[in-house]
Amino acid sequence: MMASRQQLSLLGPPAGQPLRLERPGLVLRHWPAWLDDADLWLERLLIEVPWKQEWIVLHGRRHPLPRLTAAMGDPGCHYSYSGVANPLEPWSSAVEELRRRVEALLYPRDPTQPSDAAPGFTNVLLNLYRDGHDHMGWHADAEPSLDPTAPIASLSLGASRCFRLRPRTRPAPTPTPAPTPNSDAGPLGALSLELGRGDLLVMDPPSQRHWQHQLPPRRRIRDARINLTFRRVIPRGGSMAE
Ligand SMILES: O=C(O)CCC(=O)C(=O)O
Ligand SMILES: [Fe+2]
Repeated sequence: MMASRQQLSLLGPPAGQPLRLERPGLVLRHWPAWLDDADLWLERLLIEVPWKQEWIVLHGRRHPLPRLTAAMGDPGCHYSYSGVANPLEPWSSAVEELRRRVEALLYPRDPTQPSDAAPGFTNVLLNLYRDGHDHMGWHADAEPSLDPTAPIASLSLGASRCFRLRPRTRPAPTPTPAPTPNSDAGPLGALSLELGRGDLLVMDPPSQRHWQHQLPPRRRIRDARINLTFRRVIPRGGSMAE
């Protein structure tokens, strides 16, 4: 007897393939526990990354961001958001190695092409959520400096946290789609994913144009979490080579 659609989705994707989650305007690929030795990478990044407390100005008052941050990137590939200008650091050795691994998955190289022919990531924003009080509010990663045709790859280490998404505009009323095994559909088409240690989540275009995301506080969580979002920033004063 043939398995039903529901049974098939509970079996999960074939080994090495991501879970796919699609809604109108949203395309996500999720590789649970993708990175081996995620706890060792967490320890390494806690030490190696120059974590900073940045500030944001809201209604004329300065507030500390509810997390520590750092940014690394290629020369000229600076990324700023909401008036927060994270100083651009050169790639550290651990973060460079993680970039290489994520690019090898998402942009497998054609051995017949020169090694610099494939596009890749030029910037990473790193967030350190010291415990469940640290969080990030609703936003989309849609700054003009980002290449809108590139995916954003988000790698999670440390404590498992809830990641929420919601449409940027109210969707037309449609029947609520059935939840997939790793997500819960909420009101107005909002979705929640649990991002655990070593998980890789890729947000493909045009997701940032139509959806926002957030990392809500989870006050009972005592452990730290690090998230790295690899992005393709267009170098200042130039356009990306294909
Ligand atoms: O911590 C996360 O999972 C989300 C990070 C994020 O959305 C960002 O850095 O823009
Ligand atoms: Fe984001």
